[in-house]
Amino acid sequence: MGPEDDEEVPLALALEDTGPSGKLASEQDGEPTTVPVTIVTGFLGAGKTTLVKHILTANHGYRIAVILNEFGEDVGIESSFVQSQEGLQGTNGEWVELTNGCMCCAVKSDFLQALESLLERPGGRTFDYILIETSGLANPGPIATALWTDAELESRVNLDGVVTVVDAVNIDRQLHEPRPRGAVNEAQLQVAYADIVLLNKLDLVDEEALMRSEADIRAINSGVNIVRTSRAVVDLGLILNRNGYSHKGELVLPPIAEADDEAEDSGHPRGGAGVGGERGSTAGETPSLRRRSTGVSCCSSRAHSFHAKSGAAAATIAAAAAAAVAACGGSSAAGSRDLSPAGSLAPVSPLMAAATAAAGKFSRASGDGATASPGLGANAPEASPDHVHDNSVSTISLRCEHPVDLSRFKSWVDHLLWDRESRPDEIYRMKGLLSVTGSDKKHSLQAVYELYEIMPGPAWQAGEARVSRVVLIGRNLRPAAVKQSWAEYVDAPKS
Ligand SMILES: Nc1nc2c(ncn2[C@@H]2O[C@H](COP(=O)(O)OP(=O)(O)OP(=O)(O)O)[C@@H](O)[C@H]2O)c(=O)[nH]1
Repeated sequence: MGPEDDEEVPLALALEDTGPSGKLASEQDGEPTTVPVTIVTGFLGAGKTTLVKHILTANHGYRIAVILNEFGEDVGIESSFVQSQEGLQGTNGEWVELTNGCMCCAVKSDFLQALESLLERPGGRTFDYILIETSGLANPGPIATALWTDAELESRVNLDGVVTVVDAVNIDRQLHEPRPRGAVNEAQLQVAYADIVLLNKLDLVDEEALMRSEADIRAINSGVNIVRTSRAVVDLGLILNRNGYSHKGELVLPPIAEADDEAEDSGHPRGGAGVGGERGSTAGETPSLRRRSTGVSCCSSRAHSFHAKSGAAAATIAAAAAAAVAACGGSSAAGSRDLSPAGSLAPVSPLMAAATAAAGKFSRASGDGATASPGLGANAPEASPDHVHDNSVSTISLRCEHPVDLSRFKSWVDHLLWDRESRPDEIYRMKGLLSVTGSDKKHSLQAVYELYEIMPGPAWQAGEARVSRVVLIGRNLRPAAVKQSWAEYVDAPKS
């Protein structure tokens, strides 16, 4: 960001050349240059930031801008740490951070504005590729759709692909977790919308678990390319500049299209990947037969609406995505593994939005009776009942103004994550930036479910406020109890 213009959206790294082929796809076609956008999504802690770091430090030649949407109040904790890490200085610059929680619920107001400012940067573009890292609780559908259909944007950007990072350790519980009535299961949607899935954390699971995860993923998105990764290290040729949503490309619609209207009628999608055994149509049918011309809104009425170009296809594809989600979530009693085998849906790429709405219908049909409310969507004042997050998911932010004792801090984390007994809360994710007694280095806390690590990082800069900050994200969190334990273990007055 130039100091002269506070309104400018900051950029990420500045590299010298064009992409691996020397040209971006649109340039190769002799068209006006549009900027490819890759959406990096995945559930909390799956490894999205790890992937972004891998991309930013790789030798690909792109000049990349990153739009980052962290969940809730954890904004800034990770990015401030990441950006000062070794290997990233001087390359990643500043990232565009969206600060109002859920990107998918604020498509128009924040995300598109950030993108527009980025594109309208005075002095011209200093990047030729955009990465969007969604929050771990985002539905990527509205974001993908906005990029595909927004009249303002479409001539300047092209959705290149949706990369979903999956946590091989935790994907089972994430996909099968029962949700309150009406609430979407973000992990399912993230898999449903993927063009490529990185099955990450290979180092932490055995072959059998990996194969189970792959079957679960394929039960949702049968045609998706799954690449196994550790630390999200992947051949970037598989995920960048794929031109997967080219306007000129033939849109391949999934055969599930026939289920669309029935799904609407019955209030929930049918013909999922084998659960219940009914399919709306058979492979090989001409999917375009069932195209409709309805516009579909996403989570907010303020969000874009579909334009004629792709709305019909989107609605059809959405039904397939929702049906695919139903294939997994339809048997969503915790621990259930009643998933159908691969191959029950045709490749669902390019996926479009509106799965959200259809999946919402599915969720209402299969939910456990709790009342839905905007929940995380509270950041989206106009959230539609067709797209609500699970409002039992929340964040707790904690802060300590003096350096923390590392061993007491670890005891606190042990207590929170491991002394579970019959506690009703479930902690999905913890992130922290710590000032530790006796150390000049920033320490980071990363926890994903029960696993955690605390790592020393770069030194605190002169004049930097050495405040420790920790954010918890989880379900049924008990703020009073957590704050009390924080006070006892970490922020206790010095004796
Ligand atoms: N063992 C292991 N740890 C990993 C791997 N990939 C990422 N991690 C760790 O998992 C934790 C979460 O990784 P992130 O990249 O921050 O995950 P994220 O998806 O960006 O998390 P959110 O932004 O909170 O949703 C960090 O501690 C990473 O170092 C992996 O392949 N193996």
